[in-house]
Amino acid sequence: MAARNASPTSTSSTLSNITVQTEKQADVRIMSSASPSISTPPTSLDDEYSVLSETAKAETLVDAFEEVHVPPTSTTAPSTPHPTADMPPGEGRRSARSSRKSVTTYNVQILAGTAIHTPTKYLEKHHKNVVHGSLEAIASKEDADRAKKRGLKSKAASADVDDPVQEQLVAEAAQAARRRTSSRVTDLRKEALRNISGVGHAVTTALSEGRVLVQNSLRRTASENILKSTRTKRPHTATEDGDPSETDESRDEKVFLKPKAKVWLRQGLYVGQHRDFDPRLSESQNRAKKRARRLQDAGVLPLPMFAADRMLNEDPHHVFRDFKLPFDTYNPLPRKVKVDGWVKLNKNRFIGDASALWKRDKQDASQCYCDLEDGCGEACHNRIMAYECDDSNCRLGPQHCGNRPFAELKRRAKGNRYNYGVEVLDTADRGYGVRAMRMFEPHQIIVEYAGEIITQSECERRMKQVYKKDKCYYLMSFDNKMIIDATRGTIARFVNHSCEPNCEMIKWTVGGEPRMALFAGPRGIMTGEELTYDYNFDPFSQKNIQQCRCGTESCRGVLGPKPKKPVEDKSIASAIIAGTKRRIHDIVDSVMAKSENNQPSPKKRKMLIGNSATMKARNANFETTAAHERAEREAAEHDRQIASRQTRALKRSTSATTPRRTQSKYLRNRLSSMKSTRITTVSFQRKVPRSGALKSVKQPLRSRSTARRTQSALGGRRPQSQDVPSTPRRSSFGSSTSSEEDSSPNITPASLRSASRRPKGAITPRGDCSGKAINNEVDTEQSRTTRTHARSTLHPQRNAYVAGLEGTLNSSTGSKTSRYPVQNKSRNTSGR
Ligand SMILES: C[S@@+](CC[C@H](N)C(=O)[O-])C[C@H]1O[C@@H](n2cnc3c(N)ncnc32)[C@H](O)[C@@H]1O
Repeated sequence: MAARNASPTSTSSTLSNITVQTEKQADVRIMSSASPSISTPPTSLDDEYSVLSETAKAETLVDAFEEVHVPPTSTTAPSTPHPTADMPPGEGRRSARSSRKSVTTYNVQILAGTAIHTPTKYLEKHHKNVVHGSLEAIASKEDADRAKKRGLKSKAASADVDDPVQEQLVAEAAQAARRRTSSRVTDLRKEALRNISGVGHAVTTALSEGRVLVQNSLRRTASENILKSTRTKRPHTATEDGDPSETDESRDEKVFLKPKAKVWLRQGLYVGQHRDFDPRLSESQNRAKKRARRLQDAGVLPLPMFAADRMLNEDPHHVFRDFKLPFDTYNPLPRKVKVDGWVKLNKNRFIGDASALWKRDKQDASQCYCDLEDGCGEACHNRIMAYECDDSNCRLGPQHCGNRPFAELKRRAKGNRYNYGVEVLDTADRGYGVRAMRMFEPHQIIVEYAGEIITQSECERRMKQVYKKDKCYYLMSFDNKMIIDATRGTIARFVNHSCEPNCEMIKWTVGGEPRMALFAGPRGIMTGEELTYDYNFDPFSQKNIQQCRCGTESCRGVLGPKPKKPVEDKSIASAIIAGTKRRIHDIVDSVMAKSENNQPSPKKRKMLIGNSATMKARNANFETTAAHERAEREAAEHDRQIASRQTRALKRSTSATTPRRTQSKYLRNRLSSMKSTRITTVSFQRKVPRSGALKSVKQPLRSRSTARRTQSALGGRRPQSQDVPSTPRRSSFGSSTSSEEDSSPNITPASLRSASRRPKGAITPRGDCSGKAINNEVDTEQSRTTRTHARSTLHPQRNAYVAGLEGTLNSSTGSKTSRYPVQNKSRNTSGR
């Protein structure tokens, strides 16, 4: 700006700023006749020209000088282009700015003394481009400066010039040329620099923006822990490297470029939880290494997840042991196994005559005297007697009473599958089974064994006709010499046998009615465990012995009690008879031998022979009869002994397992008056591979005796529809093959009433499918004893087996006391 303001072309300063020549310049001017020397305002054309001319005086001089003299040293300003005639006019001209920079300017007003005030813009500091002082001084000064920079070059150039005037002119010209060049080059350089810096700035901005973006994305993806850990390591990377100019961003960049490495915590909750695996070694080598070190670093207990890993992966000979995950950790998904031919029933249902024949004499009600503190625990009378508490026999409400297992089961059945807690399982070698889907407390009820309650004759009929091709039957002896056929029934029918069972099958009295249910054993049940109970199987014959595949340590090898000695084909009675025959032969032989040894006279001998033969025959006859009688007696005695042994065992177990404090006089009286029978699961194995298939078989008509009995009970009149028990009768069995639940009614009060009206001495059905009794009532004392410990009967033709379960069934002899349940082994063990 200052230069522009000082320009002669400027209207404001045209008159005031006049570029004048120095004396030496005037000389040069004279020589070149370029312009007159003036020290006053211009008065001639030349002066005017010199003032108004765009070309500065010095430049004119330089031009003139260059026209006259060839520049003595081209090295002075070799790079400076000198305007020549060859050059185009535009190029030859210098910009006014350049000229102004090179011309000494005087303020005329100041010189004339008319200047009143000197504006600051004319002060020296504002006139960077205005050269003050003589050209010579300026030139020498600048030359000295440049010489300093250029060194020898400028010195050599100046040394070539001898003439001082010429020297000065040359110096001035060189300086002017240099100034021109330098100013022009400087401009170009500046502009180029400006451009470059602009571009550079843009590039820098873009780069920094990109870098920020990349860093942000990396930060987002990188885990917080890694960032933290790497930052904690920063002192090692940046500050210690001694590069203070390194920014945080660049450090982060470096961090991300590094390969990721797992950082193990050295402090805190998870210390010591790493797997401690050296990837350079094999699994076995790692294990060996760990083994060697185990004793040293046993300081921290591992968390469960790592504990499981250790237990599974470490050397089984050293640390491996079986373990079970808790329920909340291991919760198996339900696996729906579809069972063909299984019709599900949730309640017992009377079939056919069963309802009419069911003895419903009023049972003595059990009463508990528990208080809130007891909560109907182990000492509850009802619990000990296997009676479920309800509002009629327990003072505590359902909230405080702990002896309502069937009510709990009902609640659970309304919940989800896990709440109910059992599912069908397909075992490898035992057909279907049942598995727990939840945990069960010791002695907690699991599932009810319910199905169709049938009479023994009906059972026989079904076995002969309906189930004759089936592999298994799901029959269990129940109360009143009835049988629960769970072919249509609850899932409990699938529970397999085990010699070390985890469950017990126990009969309870619920609301005055007997019900069978599977309870957890004293150990409780873990989720996923297969449920088993001891069938207490009595094969009765070798043919019916079935191999047990329970796989437990104490497995008896067969379903049922282990035979003491190999069971022979012959029955005990036939063995006794055979032995008797042998003895008779021996006797006859010995008699014959004696008579031969005596040797009487031939006549006598004849008589003797005749006598002895008669005697022998008589004796043999006698012996045979006696032997037969003895055999029968022995057989009867044998049976009696077995029966009494079982009775004693039962009583022993009862007295041993019942807590002394709970054996009140009342209980003892009742227990002594009870008679026990055995619950029998009858399951016949056939060659047909899959069990449970039902066939459509018509329900048999009522037997004549039953009809007659009913008629006599009704006073001779024919039974009317209202006299028939309300339990619905089905026209056929197994007609439906669907697995849907049967919703027909259970035992009803009406049916109970009608059954209880049954006359005394009514015929009790006997006989099983093979013509033998299963829990049958017989009239003789001996047979009653035998029945009390009824041995389940086999069905030899069908390769059948009978599972005898020690039960708590009431005796059905008709006496009042006999209706109380007996505490059996299972119940007393369970305490429920
Ligand atoms: C009442 S059923 C139990 C359910 C049967 N597994 C099923 O598939 O329907 C009894 C039959 O199961 C089989 N069983 C049960 N427990 C067994 C065991 N421990 N070993 C071998 N077979 C067994 C026998 O074939 C037996 O006849």
